Amino acid sequence: MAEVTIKNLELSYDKKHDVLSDLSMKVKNGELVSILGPSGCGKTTTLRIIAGLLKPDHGNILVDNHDIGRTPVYKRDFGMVFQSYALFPHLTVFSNVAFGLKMRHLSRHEIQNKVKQVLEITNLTNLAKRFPSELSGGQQQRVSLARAIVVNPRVLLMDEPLSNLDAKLRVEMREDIRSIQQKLHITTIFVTHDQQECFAISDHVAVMNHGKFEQIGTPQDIYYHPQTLFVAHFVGYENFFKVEKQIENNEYQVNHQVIHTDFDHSYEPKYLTIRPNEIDLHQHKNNQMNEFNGKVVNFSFLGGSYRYMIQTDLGLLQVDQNDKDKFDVNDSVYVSLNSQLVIPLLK
Ligand SMILES: Nc1ncnc2c1ncn2[C@@H]1O[C@H](COP(=O)(O)OP(=O)(O)OP(=O)(O)O)[C@@H](O)[C@H]1O
Repeated sequence: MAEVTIKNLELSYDKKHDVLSDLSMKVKNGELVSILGPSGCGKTTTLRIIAGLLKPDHGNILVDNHDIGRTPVYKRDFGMVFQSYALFPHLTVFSNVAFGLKMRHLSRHEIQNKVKQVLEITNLTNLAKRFPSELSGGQQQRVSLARAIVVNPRVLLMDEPLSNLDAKLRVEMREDIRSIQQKLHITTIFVTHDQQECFAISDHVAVMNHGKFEQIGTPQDIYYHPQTLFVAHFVGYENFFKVEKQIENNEYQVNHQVIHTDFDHSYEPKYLTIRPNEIDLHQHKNNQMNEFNGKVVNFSFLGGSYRYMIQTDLGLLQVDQNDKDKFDVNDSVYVSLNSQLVIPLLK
C-alpha cells in the first residue's frame, strides 16, 4: 500500500509532438483512481511510465514521497493487469499464480498458503488445476488479477482489463475488482475509455484529453459538474451554447438570447451546457425563465423516451422526453431549461 504522486510528466515519442504534457495527480493510499479518456489520448503511455516500462522526458513518479525514477520495473513492487491476460499456457491456474512467489524464493509452505488465500479471494479455488486454455475470458482475467495481487504489490496498475469481455461479464468483473481492491486496500490506477465502468469502481477519476488531465474529481463531480467542453461531451452533455457576454451575475447572452444559470461557479464561463433529459418540452407557453419557443425538426425512439431535435432561437437543441407527451415533426413547442441544471463551462 502506498501513495503515488505523478508530477509534471512530459513525453514525446518522436521528440516533435508531445504525447503527454504537464501531467500531475495524486493517488492516495488505498484509493482506486481511473484514468478515463478516448483512444490515443495517452492513457497507456502514462501507465507504462508509472510501471517503469517507459522513461518520461520530464517529470517524476513518487511513491510515499520517494522518487522512483531510477528504480527498475522489477524493484517497484507493482502489480500489473493488462487487456491481454498473458498467462503461461503450460502452467495450471495454481502454478500461474504461484509463479511470482517462486521467483521471490518463498518457501513451499508459504507459496501454498498465499496462493490458496488469493484463489479464494478471486473465486478460483475450484479451477486451480485447470490450464488457461480450459478457462473462459473472465476466468483468465481473474487469474491474471490473482497473479498480480498474490505478491502483495504496493500499487496495482490495470490497463483496460475488461475490454476483452462481453458486456455482462464486464459488469460482474468490475464489481469483483472493486470489492477485492477495497478488501485488500491496494492503491490502484485503472485505465479505461468506458465512462460507466470507471464511475462504478473509482474513488476519483482523471479525465484525459490529448495527453493532459482536463479534470480530476469524484465520479459525481465529473458527472454533475464537468468544467470543460471536452469533459461535458465525454459524459453525455449534448447542448452547448457559446457565451457571447455576461449580462448580470448569472445571466449570459447566447445567440442574442439570455440564459440564466443558478449553478454555483467561480469562473467566467466560455460555454453553457445542459443534458438532453434535463430540458422540458411542452406545448404551451408557461412564461418561465429560460423558456424558448421552437419547432420539432425530427425525433427518434430511444426505448422509453424520444430524442427530439428542436430548432430554437438558441440553435438546434437535443431534448429527451418520455413518451407520455408525443410530438410530431413541425409541431410548435416550448423548451424550458432548468436554471439549476445549466452548467457553466470554463473552456
Ligand atoms: N511506441 C510508440 N511510438 C510512437 N508513438 C506511440 C507509441 N505508443 C503510442 N504512441 C502514440 O502515442 C499516443 C498515445 O498512445 P496511448 O497508447 O498512450 O493511448 P491510449 O489513450 O492508451 O489509447 P487506447 O485507448 O487506444 O489504448 C497515440 O497517438 C499513439 O499513436
